[in-house]
Amino acid sequence: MPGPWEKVNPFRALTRNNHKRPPTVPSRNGHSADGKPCHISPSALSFKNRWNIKFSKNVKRSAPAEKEVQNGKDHKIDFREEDFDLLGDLVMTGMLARPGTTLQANFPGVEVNAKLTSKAFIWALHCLRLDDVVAVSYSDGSRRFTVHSYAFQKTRWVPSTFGKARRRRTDLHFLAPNAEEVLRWATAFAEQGCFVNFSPHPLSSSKKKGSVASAESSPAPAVKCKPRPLVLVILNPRSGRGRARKVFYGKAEPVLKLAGFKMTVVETTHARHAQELAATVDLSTCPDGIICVGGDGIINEVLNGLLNRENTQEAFAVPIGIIPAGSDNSLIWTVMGIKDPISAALTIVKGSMVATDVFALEWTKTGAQHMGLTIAYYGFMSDVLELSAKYQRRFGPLRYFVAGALRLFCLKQYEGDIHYLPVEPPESGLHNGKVQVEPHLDTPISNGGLFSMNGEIEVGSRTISVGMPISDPLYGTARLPVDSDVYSGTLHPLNEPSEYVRGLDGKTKKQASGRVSTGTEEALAVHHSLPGATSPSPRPRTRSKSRIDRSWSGLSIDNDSGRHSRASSGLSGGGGDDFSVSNGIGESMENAIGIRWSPPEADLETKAGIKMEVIGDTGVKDQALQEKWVEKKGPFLGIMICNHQCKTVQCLKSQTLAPVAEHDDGTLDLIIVRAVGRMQLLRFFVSMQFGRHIKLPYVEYKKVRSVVLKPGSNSHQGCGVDGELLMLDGPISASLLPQQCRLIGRSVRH
Ligand SMILES: Nc1ncnc2c1ncn2[C@@H]1O[C@H](COP(=O)(O)OP(=O)(O)OP(=O)(O)O)[C@@H](O)[C@H]1O
Repeated sequence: MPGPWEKVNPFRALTRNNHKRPPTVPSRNGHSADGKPCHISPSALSFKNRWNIKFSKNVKRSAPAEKEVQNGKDHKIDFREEDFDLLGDLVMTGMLARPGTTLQANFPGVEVNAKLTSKAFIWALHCLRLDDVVAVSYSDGSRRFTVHSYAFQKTRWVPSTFGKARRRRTDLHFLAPNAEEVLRWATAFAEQGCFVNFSPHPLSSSKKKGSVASAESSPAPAVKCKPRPLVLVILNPRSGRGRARKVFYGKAEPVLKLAGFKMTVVETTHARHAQELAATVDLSTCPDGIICVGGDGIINEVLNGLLNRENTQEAFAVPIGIIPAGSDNSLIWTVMGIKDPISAALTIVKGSMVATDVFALEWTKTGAQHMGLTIAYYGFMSDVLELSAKYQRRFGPLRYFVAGALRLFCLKQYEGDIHYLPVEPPESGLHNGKVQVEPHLDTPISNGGLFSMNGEIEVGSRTISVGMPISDPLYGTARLPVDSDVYSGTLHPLNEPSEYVRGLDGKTKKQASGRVSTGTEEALAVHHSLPGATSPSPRPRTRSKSRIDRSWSGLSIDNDSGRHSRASSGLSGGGGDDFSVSNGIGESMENAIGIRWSPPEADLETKAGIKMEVIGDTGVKDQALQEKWVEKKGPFLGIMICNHQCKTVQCLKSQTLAPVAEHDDGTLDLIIVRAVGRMQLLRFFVSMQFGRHIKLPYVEYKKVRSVVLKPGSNSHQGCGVDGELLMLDGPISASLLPQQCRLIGRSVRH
């Protein structure tokens, strides 16, 4: 998706007549050089240390700029917003020339001033975001180096109104004054996380051809960059009408190779092959992750394979990369806003992580579990999924529409009961954000090393900043009352709303209350135990609510540090410095402010007065908990349990199935469609394109902790999980796992 940089600095260097076209640098009157209004604030161009941007004489100027030049003045843009940090910090400057094309190979080009910042590479009036730079190549002893990038570009011959910007590879060659300068540039790029390809000098290798050239004799690269990531690629050749191979080998693989990835590619030969692979592969051969090429189904198989391993802790630490090549690719589209394979490969290359909730379906009769990342559904949609399998080859991504139309034609109703544990509005404000400590807490906060500082702690009116701010307006302020025995691990959430939450406007408050629950409720959450895990997770699942993407790069790691962080964080599922909502009060607090929490699990349960045992209808014996469960009786048309917004690539951009869901908010979103006629069902799907379906009178939308579904004996027994059809045999329950899994990449929306 083109970011602001494309608007400010369209990739002029790539056009042959770039000298004729001025960049869209905003003038003082807020218009670009060609007179069109600028889409970006002029201040966006400023560095922290304030730059003056001057137009050279042969550049076409906007009217006021031209006047000033006629008066003998240079047109200066002086931006004084010191805080604006679009270009990041200056890393290196120097003079570089752009060598001529192959026709004028000997023409050295004109030297221009070039700058590398923490966010962009700028030369003359051109700018390239570092997010688009994959690697830099240089040869030993040569003055030349090449920047390999995949920036968005429009097709030149298509009018801009129609053409869509696509990522295309561009190799930009530069000549530095000498070889040492090339080394400096390469080192600077490596420090900014770009991979550096080094090749020995061509002449030195040709000289050695005749002689006995040993590997040791070839010069070692002088630039140290991140190590080559080792990954396993699982490719489903059947995905998306069989286009996965073309997508991977044609688009994603070149990007990954350029970034130095060492890949073992395995193509699946049958359904569930990916699951078998993920369950049996030696994880030390792919420490940097498993990349799935296909649709949501293949990711689901890999996830289930990993989580069925003996050592689930180790399995959770393996990040999953996604190259979208399936029919739908709802997970990567919703969570990261990416739908093209090159952007997906780029985000994998950059190596950030997104922590995502994982839900588990458990078959009450057998105790079998199946994990999912996107959606579980029963009713009309699972019936459509079953039928659509017949049309995969013939219709590809359209098979769901064909099967949907057929099922609509002979519409059925689905009998059954559903029980769910709703998420209630927060009372205590014991949520992510600042932690308030009453003024007379005079024990030094850091004393005893009980706080590993990750946020802000408020002591009365004073706010002590303790490292990374984790406050979130939607989640308000957590309160740590004085009588809370932090040190022994006992917390009593206050029942009044926090200052932070009270200060919010009504709409935000509403949103906040819809998304989170009280600390007490956290303790009520029902958890599935993982196969292989002896007790509920020793570490809480982390909670990040896009704040991973939005506010700090706590999970951003390069491949080097990624390995390290995995080793150290173990099961934390993507950053132990995050927030937990599902493992009980103590654990929530632990993650919110990094308190080292050590009471035994049983202690927490007693404090909350909860002892959970799996029995009966709702699966829970405790009386207090039983009372909170809500029961709905069928018939229904559909029941959908969503882990995120569930956007669909095939539909409109505004389409969302669960509009207020977040992939990491520690809750599930339940949608129940009551038994209605064809027209109402059609209305549901049409309204869904605009996210308005939840307002329909026959639709119920709830944020829930757990769901138990009992299908009617004569009803359809299929259930869909992330596009996989599973058979029900009696009741099933759904709830979130205590840990989150990690997806490689980051949201492009932030
Ligand atoms: N070689 C294979 N032959 C037949 N089926 C396969 C093979 N490999 C994987 N499968 C099955 O294909 C199913 C669909 O895969 P996938 O989800 O990747 O593609 P898709 O259905 O086109 O995409 P989406 O799920 O996004 O709609 C998976 O459930 C998997 O079990």
